[in-house]
Amino acid sequence: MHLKHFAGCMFKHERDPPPQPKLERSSTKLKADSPHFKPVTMSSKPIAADMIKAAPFVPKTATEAKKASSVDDTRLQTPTDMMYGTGYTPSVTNTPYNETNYTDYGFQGNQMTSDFASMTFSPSANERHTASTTTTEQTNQYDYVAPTMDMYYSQPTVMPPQYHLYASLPPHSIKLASNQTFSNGFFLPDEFRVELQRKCEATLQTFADTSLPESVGTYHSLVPLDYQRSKSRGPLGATMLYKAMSRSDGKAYALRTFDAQFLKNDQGLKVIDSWRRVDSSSLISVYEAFTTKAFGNNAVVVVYDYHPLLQTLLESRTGRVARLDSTAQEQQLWSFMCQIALLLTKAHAAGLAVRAWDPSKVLVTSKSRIRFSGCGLLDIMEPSQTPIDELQRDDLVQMGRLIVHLATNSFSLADFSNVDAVLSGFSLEFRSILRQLLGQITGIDTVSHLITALAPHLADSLDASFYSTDYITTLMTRELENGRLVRLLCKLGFINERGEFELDKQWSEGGDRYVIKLFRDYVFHQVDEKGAPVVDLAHVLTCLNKLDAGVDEKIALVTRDENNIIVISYKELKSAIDTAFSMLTYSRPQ
Ligand SMILES: Nc1ncnc2c1ncn2[C@@H]1O[C@H](COP(=O)(O)OP(=O)(O)OP(=O)(O)O)[C@@H](O)[C@H]1O
Repeated sequence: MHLKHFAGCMFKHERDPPPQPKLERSSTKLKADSPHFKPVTMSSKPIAADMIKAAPFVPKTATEAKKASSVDDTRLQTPTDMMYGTGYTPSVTNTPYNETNYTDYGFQGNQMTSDFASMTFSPSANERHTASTTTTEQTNQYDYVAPTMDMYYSQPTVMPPQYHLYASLPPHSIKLASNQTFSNGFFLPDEFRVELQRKCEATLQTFADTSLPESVGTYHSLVPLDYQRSKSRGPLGATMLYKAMSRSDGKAYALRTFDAQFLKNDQGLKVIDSWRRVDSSSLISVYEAFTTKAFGNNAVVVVYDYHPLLQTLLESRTGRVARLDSTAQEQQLWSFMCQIALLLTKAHAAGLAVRAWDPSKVLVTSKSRIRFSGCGLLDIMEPSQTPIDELQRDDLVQMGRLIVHLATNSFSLADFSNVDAVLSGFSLEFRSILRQLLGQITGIDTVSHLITALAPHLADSLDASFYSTDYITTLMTRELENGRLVRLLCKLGFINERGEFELDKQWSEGGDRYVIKLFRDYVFHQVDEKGAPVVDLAHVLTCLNKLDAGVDEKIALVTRDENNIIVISYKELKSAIDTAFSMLTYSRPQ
């Protein structure tokens, strides 16, 4: 019989909590004559059902009564929806835990608790629901679940993971009350999460190719990123690109290799030291360059940051791409120009020139974000005798050409003398800047001239970047709470059910740690009036948040033999858990 777990859930939603007794640490057992002692009546019927009758929900206001009387058929959904946030959990939620104060955590009690409350739809886990169900036959939604189904983890029998499991499902048009929310509102948006997961997966990808060296310097687990293994000489010579993991820091890097015969002199690799010091958000960072015989021949390796799943500018502009209208395209190109200007500012100030302007060496790392990936390569392979200020002026011309190519969506244009005619759909200002970059009219000779000319657009870019940061910060805040709860769960996992403490007095009835055990039952091991396990994510989140906040609210924990009830506040529980955990971390076997 499941009675032993019932009691925890029976008292948890009492609308008027009993007067708050001070927990006697020396004796956690309450005596039978204590005002807080509530004997559990053994009954042949499920106890929770008794409790529902004994303590029906009495609406206090007309709104509450109206809410309570509306039977919400959306509650009949599988718990899988609830766990993974794909479904909605609107239900009658008219008793927010407004006595709770979460101020320390940046959210106010009512708002937070009503959000959590809206996730609650377990009929037995929350007596508030019973008002609507006492008049109708209660339906146990968990009847819909195969008993062997693991709601928390799908069975990953195939790789890659099945991302469709995370997609939000229709219907999307459910109208929620202001105090309700979808459970997926607590987590990252699906597309964003899938994108990050795909990137993580690509970063960890391995490749079983025995022809590749096991390690190259401190890098191992090579995966070719360039699938044209037998390539003709590209714009920067015949180079090969690999993803590899570093033995020194465990991170992924991109290794570009080429035959050492292209290394013009021994000093060639030194230029990478200068590029390493260029710190620009528009640059794929360069780390080091070395020679190796790991590939059989004598090869040069230049190490860059690895950015998973990105496209080159060339790839992003060829094939079936959605064409932007000229206004949107111009806006995007202004943003590209600003990003390039930022790189040129840093590179030119360091006495370097970019030189690598081929669109296959410009990477699109996210929407409208570009980074240059070939910096330093030409300096090694084709060191130039041309004075640096000329090379830097040439950077501006190359920049103008790249933008014209992008604006015309063609990389074959060779004659730039008639930019005005070719770009007739673009603004006068845009065409004028391009002509200045190309040297057809005076105005932009150095990067500082460029920055001045771009000033209004740099301000737009800065604004857009602030908005984007705000958005990302908001998304992070959602996951922040989840990380906090995972740490709390880990703590509880470390503490509970430790074999070595089985005979320890502190863990037995009357011991300090006993309440932790009971709390675990209260949070996770409740059963409903039919004896079915209650798998209510909202209840778990609510309890854990209150525990983490250490609020003064009291709950009644019932011993497994159902002979005793311990009334204890979350604050006291938190302190008991902290003490138990610190005992674990400091106790070492003699
Ligand atoms: N730093 C990087 N991190 C992750 N992927 C990259 C990185 N640099 C390039 N790539 C990807 O690797 C692929 C090959 O790049 P690569 O520069 O070798 O192109 P390519 O056109 O073959 O050039 P080349 O002919 O000069 O070798 C591209 O699809 C690009 O998206």
